Amino acid sequence: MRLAQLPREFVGAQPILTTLEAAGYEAYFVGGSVRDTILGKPIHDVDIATSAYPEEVKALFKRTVDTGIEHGTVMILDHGTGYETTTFRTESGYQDYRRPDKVTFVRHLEDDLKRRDFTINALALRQDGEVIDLFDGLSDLKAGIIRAVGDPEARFGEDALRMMRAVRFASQLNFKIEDKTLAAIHTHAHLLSQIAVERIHDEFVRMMLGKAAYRGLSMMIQTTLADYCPGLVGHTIDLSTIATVPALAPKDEVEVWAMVAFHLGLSYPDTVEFLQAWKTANHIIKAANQALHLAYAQQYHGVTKQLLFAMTPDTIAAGTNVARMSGYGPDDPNEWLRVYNELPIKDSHDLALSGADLIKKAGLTPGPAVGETLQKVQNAVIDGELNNEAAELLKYVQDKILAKNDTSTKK
Ligand SMILES: Nc1ccn([C@@H]2O[C@H](COP(=O)(O)OP(=O)(O)OP(=O)(O)O)[C@@H](O)[C@H]2O)c(=O)n1
Repeated sequence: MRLAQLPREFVGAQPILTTLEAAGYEAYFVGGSVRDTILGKPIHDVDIATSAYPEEVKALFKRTVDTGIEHGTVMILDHGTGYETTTFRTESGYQDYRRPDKVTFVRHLEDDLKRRDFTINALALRQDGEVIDLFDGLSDLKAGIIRAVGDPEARFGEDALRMMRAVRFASQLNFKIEDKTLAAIHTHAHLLSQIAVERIHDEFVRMMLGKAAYRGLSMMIQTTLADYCPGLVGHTIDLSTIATVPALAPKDEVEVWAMVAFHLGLSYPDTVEFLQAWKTANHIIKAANQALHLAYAQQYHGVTKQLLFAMTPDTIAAGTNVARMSGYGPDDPNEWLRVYNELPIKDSHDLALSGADLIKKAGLTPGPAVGETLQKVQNAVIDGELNNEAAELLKYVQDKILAKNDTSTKK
């Protein structure tokens, strides 16, 4: 197969391949960007593989950075862009199921491609557009199949994270995992417990953001990967509740985690602990917790203006989506955002009455009563019972709150 046109990102890197080839070496585009180009998807990182050894690469280019020279990777800087260029290599060792102990540089493309995880990731692209397809990756791409290169047992034994990559690609691309590859995941699932949770985190989130997240999750359960996944240990994902979800389509990481916590039925403190165990960033934990709060409120007791006031538009959107994905309203996806936008105040500082006003103008003694009174006023404003105007608020405090307190004290 020959591509009629290369994406712009590859065109920008062509001079590097030309220089390597002119010096007598082979050079190709490899990895995910080749796969994604053939699928017609946008590409992110351009990876180059070459028969030149790292020192030979460095001798050919003026500006290089040793980004991973022990693994054969040198970054070549060209017109302000860095291109990772890696020498063809074989890998061996893998004592910890994740990183090869030994990398050997080789001169043949085939040796480099056959160490790769899946056939769809083992394609190489020549700069003239010709796709080198030594493991039938093109037919698997066309048929929508994730198939290990060579012996699946060996591929997963080398790097256990590849099992999560398989379910992630299956979900992202809406592909099926070929039978032998799936069976090998089942056999090797226990090795996932050896992998650092941070690395699994990224694959899991990307899987959940994929087109076929429900299938990815089912495959994790079916192959027992979920049982050995460090972040999920001790939790049981009930697929029967998720199966009722009309369209499992979280749109970002916050929604992914809020949805997972919702389906696991986690309380707020448990959610924080759960997400910390996954090494999730603190700002994501905070936002996911808010979104979860909203989804639970919808499920159990209804969403109040007070609750919306405590949130941001982003977390309201996320909470709405999580609740809707789980079969709980609102029917109109913009309903809660609209209610939020119509709130008379968005922040405590917007209140037309301050603690100092209460002390100076309403005669309150400094202390907890000031905060409690302000809270009551704020709630009344949020609920639309009072206009946010200083005189009206002060009158309300004097007539309704202080007068009531007086009567209750007198009783
Ligand atoms: N555990 C891994 C990780 C990567 N690779 C190989 O290295 C390439 C680049 O890996 P990476 O950039 O991590 O992933 P991509 O396949 O490029 O996918 P994406 O861009 O979606 O992350 C892969 O295509 C694959 O050939 C592998 O064999 N085994």
